[in-house]
Amino acid sequence: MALAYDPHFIGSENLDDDAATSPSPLVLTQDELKKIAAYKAVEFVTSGMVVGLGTGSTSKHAVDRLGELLRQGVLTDIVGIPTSKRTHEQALSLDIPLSDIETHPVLDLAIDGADEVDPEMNLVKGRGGSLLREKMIECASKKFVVIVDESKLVDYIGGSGLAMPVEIVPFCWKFTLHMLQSLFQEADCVAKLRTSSETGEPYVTDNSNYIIDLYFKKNIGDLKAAGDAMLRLPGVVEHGLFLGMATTVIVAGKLGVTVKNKS
Ligand SMILES: O=C(CO)[C@H](O)[C@H](O)COP(=O)(O)O
Repeated sequence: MALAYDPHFIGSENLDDDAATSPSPLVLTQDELKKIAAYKAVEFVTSGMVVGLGTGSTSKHAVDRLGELLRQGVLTDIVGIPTSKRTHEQALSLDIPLSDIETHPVLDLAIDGADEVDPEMNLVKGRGGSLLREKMIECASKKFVVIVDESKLVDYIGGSGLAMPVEIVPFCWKFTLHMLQSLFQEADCVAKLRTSSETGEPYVTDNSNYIIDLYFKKNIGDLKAAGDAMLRLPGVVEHGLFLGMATTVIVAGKLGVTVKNKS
């Protein structure tokens, strides 16, 4: 049951252990949790900032909110740097002034979702297909605020059993797929080319590349070594491990919102 909520709520006092017998409006959908995290992140934005605009269903809420605050005049002089064509289109429709990292090589803040977040604030990103532009823009940001609902929290990277995306060049993609799978054979990795669910054709990124999704049955261990090894493979453009990049992680869950800052 999806019920009304206050996106500004932070804390846990709206918990109800007895929700089955109580009319309390406390059961939030995953999308509502995403929205709560996104709204909280936009509170970090102040007028005059250059802001990286993430991609995905959680980031979409943050971009909507930014557009709303600009329209209301609560925020002024914002420049948005979109991390995908999709976000570019959304921001344009909201009249958010846009630029790029050639014009603004240093961003004040970037806000984006993630697919996995481990206890050290390492991330998996790219299930939405935008990992390369996201990494370029978020590396250029003084602060990188990650927004997730609690389903994205994992004990270790790869722990969700879902995909760890790697962007590769289309040329001889099967070669790169086999190299990636071999690299992680000790983690019982299965590598799959991402395809469009509509056409069955390879999914093509904003940079005209393909994506290989890696599925691990075991822990991949040293994340830095894993990332470096992937980047050494010819054909690999970028991987979805975002290590040590997040400065803040905002998690919305049924117990409320937590804001964790890099120590
Ligand atoms: O990395 C991403 C896109 O490339 C997204 O941020 C990530 O997939 C999370 O998406 P969502 O907010 O829809 O769960």
